[in-house]
Amino acid sequence: MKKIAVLTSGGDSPGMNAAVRSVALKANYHQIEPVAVQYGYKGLIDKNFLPLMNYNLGDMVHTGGTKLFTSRFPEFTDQVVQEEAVSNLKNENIDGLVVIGGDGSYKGAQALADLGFPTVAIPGTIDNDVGGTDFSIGFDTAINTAVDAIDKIRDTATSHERIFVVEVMGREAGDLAYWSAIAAGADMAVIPEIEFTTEGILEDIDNSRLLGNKRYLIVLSEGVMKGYEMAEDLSCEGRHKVRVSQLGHIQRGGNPSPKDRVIATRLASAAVETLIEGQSGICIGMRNTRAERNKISDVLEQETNFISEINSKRFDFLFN
Ligand SMILES: Nc1ncnc2c1ncn2[C@@H]1O[C@H](COP(=O)(O)OP(=O)(O)OP(=O)(O)O)[C@@H](O)[C@H]1O
Ligand SMILES: O=P(O)(O)OC[C@H]1O[C@](O)(CO)[C@@H](O)[C@@H]1O
Ligand SMILES: [Mg+2]
Repeated sequence: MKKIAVLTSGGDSPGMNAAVRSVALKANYHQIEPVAVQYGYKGLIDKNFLPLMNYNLGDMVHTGGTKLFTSRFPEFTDQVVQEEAVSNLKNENIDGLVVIGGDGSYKGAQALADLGFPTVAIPGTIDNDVGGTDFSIGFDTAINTAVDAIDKIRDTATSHERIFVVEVMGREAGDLAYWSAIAAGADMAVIPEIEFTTEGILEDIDNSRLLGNKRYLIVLSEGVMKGYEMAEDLSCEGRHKVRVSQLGHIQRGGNPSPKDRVIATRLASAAVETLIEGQSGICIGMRNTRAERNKISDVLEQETNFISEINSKRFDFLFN
């Protein structure tokens, strides 16, 4: 193996740069030339290839966003486009590819592997909705950001004895909402994986008031509904005044937490080793503190850990 390329795809996540740096250093250590592909899968078609050793690798590990840029490139679902990508990779004499991204990016990686191009993926998304890993790169930083914001909202909510709906990201997955609700001591988490009723929340608000708690914090996952829609539903024609805060893209930015930096470094290093061993169609995840290899095709079929944990109802005592 003489040349390995790396790309970041889908939504950026804190720690992607740490992963890219680790690919570069690990490849270089094995006398393999690392290549950067800019703008995700789109860069494979636009031939955005650059020598990765030209990047300032010494100042990368702590930075947010992705220095390789990223894109959402729906055209990549087309096999003709995928074949063009493989042909462009081969013309650059690239022998293997590391993909850093979420569940959508994993599908792109699988497609390249199916076409016979050696491809390995690692999980980079704040959503934590990828199987085969306990945590995706960026999730820890995003929870920290969300909890920091919710703690601040709590101060003003308590001072004014208000009901707040805090809408957090996560697409169809409730991980970010649930983890941040637990960590911030919210009164309610509303996530796609658990059914809820407006009446149930209103009853809980009443019970909470009877217990002397006039402030009520709801952490709502974007996958359920919009924050302002929930506020409308809970207002009971003006009986409750409900404030809304949509945390939005603040959750995707910022310097990665040390945990995300370390996970990113380890997974990317393992991805290069996997390519060197001649394997393809593999994703590397973090399982019980160890880097674990799985087939991407298996992982795309699996439930994530979070869904199994939610189904075990272990946290029912916190939220109803
Ligand atoms: N079925 C598919 N086949 C081939 N490529 C795909 C497929 N689905 C997604 N992709 C590619 O992966 C890219 C990223 O996917 P997506 O936008 O779902 O983000 P993601 O990787 O899941 O990250 P995040 O959810 O954190 O934003 C898509 O824009 C597309 O280029
Ligand atoms: O980049 P966009 O289109 O704003 O995407 C937002 C989506 O991306 C994510 O931030 C994941 O990257 C989701 O949580 C969110 O639904
Ligand atoms: Mg995704």
